[in-house]
Amino acid sequence: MCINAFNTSRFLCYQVYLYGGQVTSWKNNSGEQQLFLSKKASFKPPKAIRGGIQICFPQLGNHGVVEQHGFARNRLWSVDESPPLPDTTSDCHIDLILKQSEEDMKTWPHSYELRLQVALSPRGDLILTSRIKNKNADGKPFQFTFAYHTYFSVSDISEVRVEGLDTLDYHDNLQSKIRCTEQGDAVVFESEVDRIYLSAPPKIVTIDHEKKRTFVLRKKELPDVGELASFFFLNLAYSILWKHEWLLWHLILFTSMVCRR
Ligand SMILES: O=P(O)(O)OC[C@H]1O[C@@H](O)[C@H](O)[C@@H](O)[C@@H]1O
Repeated sequence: MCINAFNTSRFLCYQVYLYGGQVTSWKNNSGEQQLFLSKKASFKPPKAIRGGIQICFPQLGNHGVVEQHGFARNRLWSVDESPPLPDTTSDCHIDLILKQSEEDMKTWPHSYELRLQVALSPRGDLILTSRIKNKNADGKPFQFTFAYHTYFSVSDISEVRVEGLDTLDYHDNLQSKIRCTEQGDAVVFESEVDRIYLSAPPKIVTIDHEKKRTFVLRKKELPDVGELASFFFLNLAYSILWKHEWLLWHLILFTSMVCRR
């Protein structure tokens, strides 16, 4: 099942699947699609939907005991009827929730409530806010990683540059995760790229020269950024969560037609 959100002009502005709690479509105010979704995407288990914005939880990649990028992207989320998230100024928002299942407890034995709010600002920004609460009855803390695994729709990858990551250290997944330092003033894609940049700034800009389009990504409480050729990008949080504690983090995506070279 998916939920379609329309803006006041009745344009479809975004679409969210309960499967994976995944945004699969986001259009700007001119009705242009901003996210990549594979034509071969499957919308049911066991595969995650290839495209849009995947939610990686409780683990990113294969650094842990559960499957690659965690199980949240392969689970059916529910509509959150009583969201405790702060009021948004958007009148176009959807609140979802994921809780532990008996099956998942076998590999990751923790009780939690993971909430996701997807909202659209009046000017068309897509705003994702997540909040997690430790509900372990025995009071044990748990450790997790989280990522918004975003697939942006771009033209030819050789026409794309990413700004905001210069001078940062990164782990190169194509070279056994060795630590390197970014030397260029922007990241460009001449061959395969698969990296995690550490302590990235809150604003990162992706410029698509061919489509004459700029994506601006703003993040809060998400320290690192992943960079991949071809269309994805992700934002990571790593944390240990203590009993009754909760964490909140945001991702704001803004797109414009201004193109700088
Ligand atoms: O095929 P998956 O599990 O969705 O992962 C896609 C990509 O996810 C990225 O986070 C990894 O760094 C890549 O190595 C991987 O190819």
